[in-house]
Amino acid sequence: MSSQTTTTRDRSGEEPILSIQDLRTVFYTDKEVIRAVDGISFDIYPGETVGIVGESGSGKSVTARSIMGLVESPGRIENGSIEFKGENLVGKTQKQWRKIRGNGIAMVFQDPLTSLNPVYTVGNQIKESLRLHQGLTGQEATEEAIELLEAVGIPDAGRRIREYPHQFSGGMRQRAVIAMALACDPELLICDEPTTALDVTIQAQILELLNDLQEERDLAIMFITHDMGVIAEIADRVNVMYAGEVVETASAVDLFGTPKHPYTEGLLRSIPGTHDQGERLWTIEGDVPTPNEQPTYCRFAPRCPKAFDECEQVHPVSVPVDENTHDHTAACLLYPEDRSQAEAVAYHESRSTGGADQ
Ligand SMILES: Nc1ncnc2c1ncn2[C@@H]1O[C@H](COP(=O)(O)OP(=O)(O)OP(=O)(O)O)[C@@H](O)[C@H]1O
Ligand code: NI
Repeated sequence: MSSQTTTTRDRSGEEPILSIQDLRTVFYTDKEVIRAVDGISFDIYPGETVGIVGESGSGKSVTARSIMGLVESPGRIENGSIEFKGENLVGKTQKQWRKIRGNGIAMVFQDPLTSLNPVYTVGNQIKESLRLHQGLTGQEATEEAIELLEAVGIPDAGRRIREYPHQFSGGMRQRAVIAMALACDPELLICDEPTTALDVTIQAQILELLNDLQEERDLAIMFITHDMGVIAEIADRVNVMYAGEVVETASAVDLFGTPKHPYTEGLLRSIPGTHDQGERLWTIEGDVPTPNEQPTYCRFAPRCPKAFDECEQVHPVSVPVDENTHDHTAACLLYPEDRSQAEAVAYHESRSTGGADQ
C-alpha cells in the first residue's frame, strides 16, 4: 500500500481485478436528472489500493454503489461496463449481484452502525456472515469469528464476541465491520470514508490495519475519501473525481509530485499541514455543480483559475498528460501538454464527439 513499494510492482501481463469502462449512473428525480457518475473508466489490480478523491457530491459513493449493485431507485446504470475478474456485472439480477457481494467484493461504510445490528452480539453477526459466505457453523464458526476479530486487532476477542455493538468504541466497531467484510473472504474491499467519523489517532490505526490486511491477503482496496491527506497515506494510485467525471488518474507519487489538473492542484493546496504557519488554508471557491446534462464544456471551468474561452465550448476527455506518459491522464484542455493549445483542444474535440454513446 505504501506508494514507494507498490508503484514499482510489475503489472505487465497482469489482469485487473476490476475494470470500469465508460460507466454512467443516472438519478431521475422529480426535479431533475442527475448524471451522478458520467462516463468514468478506471482499473484496479490485485493487491493495490486505488483512492477515489473529490469534494462532496462528486459521485464517489454512487461509483461504489454501482459496483456493489446497490444503486437504488430513482437511479440506474445507463451505460458502460463493470468487469469483476473478467465478468460484466452490469445487467446482473439482484440475486446474482448478491452472490458477488458475498463472494468477491465487500464494502465498509462510513458509519459502522449502518452495518451492525444493535440487537445481536458482534460474534453472532460475524458468524452469520461466515455461515452465509463460507458455510461455517457451530464451534468452527465461533473459532473463525474469534480469529477474524484478532486479525483486525480487537484484544480479548474470545470475550468480546459475546458483546453488543454499543459496548464497542467507534474505532473498535469499525474494526468489527471490517472483520465482517473479511468473513466473505473478498478479493476487493470497497471502503467509503471508513475513517471520516473517527478521531485522527484511531483513523491512523484503521489505515494501518487495512494496510496489514492487504499485505496478508493480497486484497485489492478501493478507498473513497474527500481527504487528500488520507489518500497520501493509503493509495497506490488515485482517481480524482469532479461532478461525476474522473478528471485525473495517476500513481500517488505522480499525483502529489506533479499534479496536472487544476482541480487536483486546488485540492492539494487545501491539505492542512502543508503550509507555512499563519498561511490561510486555501479553498477552491464555489461548489461542485450538479451534473444534469451531457456536457459540451468543462464542468470545472467556472471555478478554474486556468480556464480559457474553449473550456466553455469543448468537453475535455481523459488524455495522457504528455505523449510519453501512459499512466497519468487528465481530462483538461491543457493536455497533452506537449501539444500547442489549439492542437490539444482539437484532440479533445475529436475524441469527445467521436466517442460511443455519450
Ligand atoms: N438516491 C439518490 N437520489 C437522487 N440523487 C442522488 C442519490 N444518491 C446520490 N445522488 C446524487 O448523486 C450525486 C453524487 O452523490 P455521491 O453520494 O456519489 O457523492 P460523493 O462524492 O460520495 O459525496 P460525499 O463526499 O458527500 O459522500 C449528488 O449530486 C447526489 O445528490
Ligand atoms: Ni459519499
